[in-house]
Amino acid sequence: MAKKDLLVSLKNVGVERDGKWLVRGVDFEVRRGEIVTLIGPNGSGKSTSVKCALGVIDPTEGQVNRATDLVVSYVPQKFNLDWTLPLSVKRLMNLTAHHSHADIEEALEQVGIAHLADAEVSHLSGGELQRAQLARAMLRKPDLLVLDEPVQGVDFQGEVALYELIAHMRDHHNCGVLLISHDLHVVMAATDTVICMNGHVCCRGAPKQVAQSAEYQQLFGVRRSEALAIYDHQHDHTHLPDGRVKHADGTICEDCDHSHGAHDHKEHDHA
Ligand SMILES: Nc1ncnc2c1ncn2[C@@H]1O[C@H](COP(=O)(O)OP(=O)(O)OP(=O)(O)O)[C@@H](O)[C@H]1O
Repeated sequence: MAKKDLLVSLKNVGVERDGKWLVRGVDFEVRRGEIVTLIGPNGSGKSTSVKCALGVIDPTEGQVNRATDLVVSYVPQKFNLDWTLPLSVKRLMNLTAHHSHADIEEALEQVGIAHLADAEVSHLSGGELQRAQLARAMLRKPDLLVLDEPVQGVDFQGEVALYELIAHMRDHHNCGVLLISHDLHVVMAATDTVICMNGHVCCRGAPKQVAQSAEYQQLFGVRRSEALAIYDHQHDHTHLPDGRVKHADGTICEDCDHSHGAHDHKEHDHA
């Protein structure tokens, strides 16, 4: 796999635990310069798929390929920190690796919190903390940046700004980005591919430019609406009440995949 091109790919990946498939039939890839977003409800297998992509867990079936010497920065969903310990933003940057003062300054500058270098991490707002984590992730100069729910604890405006920032990081560092979000409605316009999960890959596609609806533009402003995209959530199949699946071409099968009869959908529903 050429490092400059394909960073990671999953082919028909499945993870089984205690006789139950947590995810199955997961296929996606992330290339340098590309932003791929996994969306889906809680428990739909987004984190499990990302763990496979990163090699944290081995898939029970299927294949995962990573570029040689791939440098990954992972920003987790939860930031476990002892909030009683004094820790400045600057020190947070050097918590697990040593970076020069100049590099730290530049990283904080890039995420717009250079003025908070000496601030206590426990005093940061949700958005500022996300930016600090992003700065810390970028200091590793990753080929692949992985962000789990990057907008948690951030208000809508902050969310838009954070997505814009992630796209900027992608452009500036020419890395690939893998995002996890449970939000089905708001994904950034810069996302190249949205993978919608529900125990398997339901559907995928490029997010459309935000709906040109007057209400939306009124609510978020034209600039905001330009920065956002609504993923047009069209499934290519419908789950019938009796458990069978009707495909877009009208054929009715026992499962979602025309060509893949072994897929078991009893573990989840598509409501
Ligand atoms: N090691 C494990 N053993 C058994 N079940 C697990 C294990 N890890 C995850 N699961 C289950 O697998 C399912 C998928 O979990 P996963 O964390 O991948 O979902 P997710 O889409 O990332 O969810 P969320 O949006 O809530 O973070 C869940 O039902 C979870 O309880």
